[in-house]
Amino acid sequence: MQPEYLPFPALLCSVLSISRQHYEVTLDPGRALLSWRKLRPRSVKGRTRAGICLTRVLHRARGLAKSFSRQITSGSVTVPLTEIVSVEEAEIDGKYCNSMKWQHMCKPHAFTVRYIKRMKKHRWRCGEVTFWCSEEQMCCHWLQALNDALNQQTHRPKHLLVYINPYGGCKKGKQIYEKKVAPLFSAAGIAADVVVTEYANHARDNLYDVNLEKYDGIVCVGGDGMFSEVLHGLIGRVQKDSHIDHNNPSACLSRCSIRIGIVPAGSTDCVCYATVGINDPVTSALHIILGDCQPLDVCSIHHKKNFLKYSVSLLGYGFYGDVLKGSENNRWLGPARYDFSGFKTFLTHHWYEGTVSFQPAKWVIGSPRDNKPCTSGCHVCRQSSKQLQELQKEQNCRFEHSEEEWTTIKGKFMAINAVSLSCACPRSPKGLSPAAHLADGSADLILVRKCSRLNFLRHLIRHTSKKDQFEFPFVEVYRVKNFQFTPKHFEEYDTESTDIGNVSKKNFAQICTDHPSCVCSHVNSSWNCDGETLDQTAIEMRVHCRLIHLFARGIEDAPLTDDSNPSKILPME
Ligand SMILES: CCCCCCCCCCCCC/C=C/[C@@H](O)[C@H](COP(=O)(O)O)NC(C)=O
Ligand SMILES: Nc1ncnc2c1ncn2[C@@H]1O[C@H](COP(=O)(O)OP(=O)(O)O)[C@@H](O)[C@H]1O
Ligand SMILES: [Ca+2]
Repeated sequence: MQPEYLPFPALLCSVLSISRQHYEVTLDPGRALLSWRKLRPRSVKGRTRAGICLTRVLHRARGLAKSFSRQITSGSVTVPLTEIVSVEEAEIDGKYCNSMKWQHMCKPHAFTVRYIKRMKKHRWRCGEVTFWCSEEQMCCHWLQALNDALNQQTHRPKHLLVYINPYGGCKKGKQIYEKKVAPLFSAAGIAADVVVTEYANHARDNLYDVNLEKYDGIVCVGGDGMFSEVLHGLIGRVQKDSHIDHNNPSACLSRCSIRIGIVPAGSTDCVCYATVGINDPVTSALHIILGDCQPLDVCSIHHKKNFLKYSVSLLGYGFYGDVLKGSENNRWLGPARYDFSGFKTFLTHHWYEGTVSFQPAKWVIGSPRDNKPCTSGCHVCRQSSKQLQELQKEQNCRFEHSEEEWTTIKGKFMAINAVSLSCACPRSPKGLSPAAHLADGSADLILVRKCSRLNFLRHLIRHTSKKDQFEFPFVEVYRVKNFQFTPKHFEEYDTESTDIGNVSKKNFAQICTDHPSCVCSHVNSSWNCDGETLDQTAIEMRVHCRLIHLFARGIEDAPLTDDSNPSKILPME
């Protein structure tokens, strides 16, 4: 008997077996759903042909639903076609055949569907179900129909370029990729060209030479530093190809259409955590396979007319700059180097003087303290970026630098942090700015003024709790499109020279000789830019709305998890 195809939207419906139980299995391309519902054994008994243990019933959808409506028991599962990971002919394993008494069949016909199962805390796992058909033709029909449905999802990657940092985090990048990610890619029919990096900036440099047209995406296995490397390679390459000078702080940068996937294997993994909701390699691999797409704001950092770096996570001066500096000699501690250095930095309790100037992001519809975090398909991001686009059209992509719009704050700061996403990570599950948005074209500028050690601790502790970390008189937060920072000694000794860095170093040395009591290392801090120290302290930063795209979808709203919802658990699992 042939499965019956209805005219568009064609619906395929059969009774197939899962672990010797009969199921009504429906593929509804119109609604893009695959579902299976358990049938009572006695109801299908009469239809079972001796020796085959299978019944094939083909009905029009309505008719079938009607005739089986009383036979349907619990254990119904519906999977959107967009969440099917792979479909393949099942491999029949000997043990299974024996135990299931299939041995008398010459060739059982079965296919396996892998699909997304949502677990707690945004973790995804791969569910697997094998459907047994009575004959080859039916199996082929199902395989064909499911593969056709998957092939229609043209946003899924087919060919990826993978960079692995073997030394990131706990040095398990290679192992994580080989054991957890590669098998999923290969099941999903994704071809991957793998480069295990041999030195820092290997991936970045390689991206300038590689033929990007061959690939549907780039994957980096490592931490925020490794992601930053890939980001620099890709953005740099695209600007080079489009003849855009990245040294011009006002340049309108070309967007990168090729997506980047992050398989977390680093120390902080905050870009992954803040865009996926968890730092879990399997979850990331599944988002890549499904071809998710999340636009992301990127900040460019300049010192006068010199490009320094891009940043997507934390650009931090003072506390986080010092934490990074202090951690550099303790790399051998792995991820714990930040905790150790954080503790030491907290005890030293330094503050730094300087001037911060910024322009607010007028187009955004959110604010840093509105308690509305960025979620999957975020309305705030969509609306804000639309308004920015309209504004830019009016201004022909020029940035307003009109003096009256700048707010200037001079002071003594414990920390100056600029984040264009929440910076949520395992150490701080809500992040440095819990309501920052991934793709609204703005960054949150957090100023922590000089305060007592106890107060600073109170502020820090709030990063780990649900309480508002900005609710202190010494903390200010602004949603900005750009900012500039000049440390105090720079202001005093700055000249009109173009080579500011050299002049300042010379002058700085002068100050220290003149004032032997001065502890130079405490006069200025340094900038932590996504885990790398910047050479300059006087910088300007600007946000580029949606400059890159990730294989992610943002953080899903209170997900209905498969492990918290028993009705969705497969009976055979
Ligand atoms: C006393 C209690 C203190 C708890 C404070 C917890 C706050 C932790 C917030 C960390 C936010 C980190 C933002 C991410 C920065 C990464 O770009 C950078 C580099 O990460 P990587 O080493 O490449 O994974 N990591 C750090 C720690 O600077
Ligand atoms: N093969 C390599 N040898 C040394 N350093 C590397 C190598 N590959 C990448 N790196 C650098 O290591 C740094 C840290 O990597 P990352 O993966 O972010 O780990 P972590 O999160 O532990 O800092 C990055 O700045 C990256 O440029
Ligand atoms: Ca943002």
